[in-house]
Amino acid sequence: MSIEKVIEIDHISVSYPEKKTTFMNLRKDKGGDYQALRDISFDVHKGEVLGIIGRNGSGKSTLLKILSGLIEPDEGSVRLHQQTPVLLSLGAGFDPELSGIDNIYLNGLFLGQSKKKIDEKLEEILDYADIGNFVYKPVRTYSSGMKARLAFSTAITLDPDILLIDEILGVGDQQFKEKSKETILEKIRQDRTVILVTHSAGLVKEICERVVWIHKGEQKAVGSTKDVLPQYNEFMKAEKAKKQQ
Ligand SMILES: Nc1ncnc2c1ncn2[C@@H]1O[C@H](COP(=O)(O)OP(=O)(O)OP(=O)(O)O)[C@@H](O)[C@H]1O
Repeated sequence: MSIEKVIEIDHISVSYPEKKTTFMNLRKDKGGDYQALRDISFDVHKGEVLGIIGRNGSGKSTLLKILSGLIEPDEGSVRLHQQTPVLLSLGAGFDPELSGIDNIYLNGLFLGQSKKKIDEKLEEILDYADIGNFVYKPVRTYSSGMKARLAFSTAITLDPDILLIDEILGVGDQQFKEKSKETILEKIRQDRTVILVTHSAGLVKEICERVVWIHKGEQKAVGSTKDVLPQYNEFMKAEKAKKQQ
C-alpha cells in the first residue's frame, strides 16, 4: 500500500441547524444547533480501502457528504489531492419518476461525464446492473436491491479515482454482493481508492485495510482494521448487553 495521501481531513466539525430525528442522546451546542461531527482528523491513502464504522446516527453519512463536497464543514478543512470523490449511496441522485436509463444519464451528467461518454458506456452499465427490462420503468418501481445494482454499476463504470460507498454493498442479493465486492477489489488493484461506510463488521474485516470509528460524532479510533475492529466489536457487544438489561 502506498502512503501517498489523496485526502487530508483536518479537525472538521459540522452542525445542522436542527436535528432531523428525535434521539434520546441529543448533542447540542450552546446555540442549539445539532453537532453531527466534532473535531475529526484523518488521512486517506492512495489505493487503500478505508472503512468508516459506527452505530446508527454516529455521523458516517455526514462525513461522506463532506468528502464528496455536498456539504461544507463549519470548522476545519478537507484537502483533496485528486479529483473530487464520487459518492455512491442508495438512490442518491435518482429521480424516482424517471426510468433507469434516464437516471443513468442524469447521474452520469451529475458526475461530470459527457453525454457521449455515457452513450459509450451505456451497454456496459446495463450489462453490469443486469436488471432486464426494468431499465425502461420508473425507478420508484424498483426494489432496493435493483436500485443498488443500478447505482453501483453507473458509478463504477464511470471509473472515478476515489469512490465513496454508503451502505450500498449491504443491499441486494448474495450474487450481486459478491460481484460488487470483486469489482471493488479489482479497482483497488488498479490503485483506485475506496471509502466504505458499512454496518457489516465482516465486510470491513474482509476488504478494509484501515478503519475510522465514529461514535456520537466523535472520532473514537483510527487505525489498522486488526487493531480497531476488535475494539468496536467489543463496544457493540457491551452496548447490546446494556440494552438487554
Ligand atoms: N440534514 C440533516 N439535518 C439535521 N440532522 C441531520 C441531517 N442529516 C443527519 N442528521 C443527524 O445527524 C446525525 C448523524 O447522521 P448521519 O446520517 O451522518 O449518521 P450515520 O452514522 O450515517 O447513521 P446511519 O448509520 O443510521 O445511516 C444523526 O443524528 C442525524 O439524525
